[in-house]
Amino acid sequence: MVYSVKEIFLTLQGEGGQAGRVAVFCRFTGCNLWSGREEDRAQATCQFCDTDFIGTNGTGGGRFNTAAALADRIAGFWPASAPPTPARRLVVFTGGEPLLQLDTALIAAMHDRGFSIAVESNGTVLAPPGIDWLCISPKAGAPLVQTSGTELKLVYPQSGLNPADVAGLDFAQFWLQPMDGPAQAANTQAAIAYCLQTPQWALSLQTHKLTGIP
Ligand SMILES: C[S@@+](CC[C@H](N)C(=O)[O-])C[C@H]1O[C@@H](n2cnc3c(N)ncnc32)[C@H](O)[C@@H]1O
Ligand SMILES: Nc1nc2[nH]cc(C(=O)O)c2c(=O)[nH]1
Ligand code: SF4
Ligand SMILES: [Mg+2]
Repeated sequence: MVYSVKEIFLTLQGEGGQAGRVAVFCRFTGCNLWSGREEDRAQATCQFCDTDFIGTNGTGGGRFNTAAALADRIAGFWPASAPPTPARRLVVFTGGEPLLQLDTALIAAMHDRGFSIAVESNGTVLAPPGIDWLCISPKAGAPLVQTSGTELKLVYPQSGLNPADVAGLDFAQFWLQPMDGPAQAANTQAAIAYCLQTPQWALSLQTHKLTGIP
């Protein structure tokens, strides 16, 4: 398996139930719901994406021929000064769509290096076994195949996909994340109003954008 990676960076998880945790982010190239090209956005299944996932030209990006090579590169981003801790190190695989590339060999290689594995996925691809924290963010108009996980994080609002449509799925946490874009402020108020009426749902803010970190 050749892994195609846009970028790798150390930051704080900004979203969902692990917000605030230090993590190495590995952003894979490519997605099955949008080409990533602005001229294709209006025709894409997923039209609100906030991310550049084209190519391998970001910090730490590249093509990796083996799981061990990619795992070594990811592990190299963990702060060297950190003593061995009881809490495991954390990697977040995202993209693009990470489940197009993440396989059991890479999962095993990260576990061997002392990492817990979190994944951010659109849920259109079945997850391999061994993921420690699975975040699924369903998209209107896309088939939802992976219907269980740790947290369900719905970008809100989406026409054609309401929170009630996915509220019965097998997740431990349910988050509404206001859609960033021109209507971000109104979307935030709408998400707050929905949570106040439907406390199964909690508000996920993209805290990295608020603080100006990657
Ligand atoms: C860029 S996606 C990559 C992972 C995967 N393809 C997915 O969609 O879950 C990472 C997270 O950002 C969310 N996201 C993307 N664009 C957003 C936007 N404009 N506003 C809020 N969240 C957004 C996604 O729903 C997902 O939870
Ligand atoms: N800090 C930070 N947290 C994040 N959580 C999910 C992200 C993503 O793009 O998948 C993301 C991201 O891009 N940055
Ligand atoms: S599914 Fe995820 S990566 Fe793909 S276009 Fe949508 S938000 Fe972006
Ligand atoms: Mg992001």
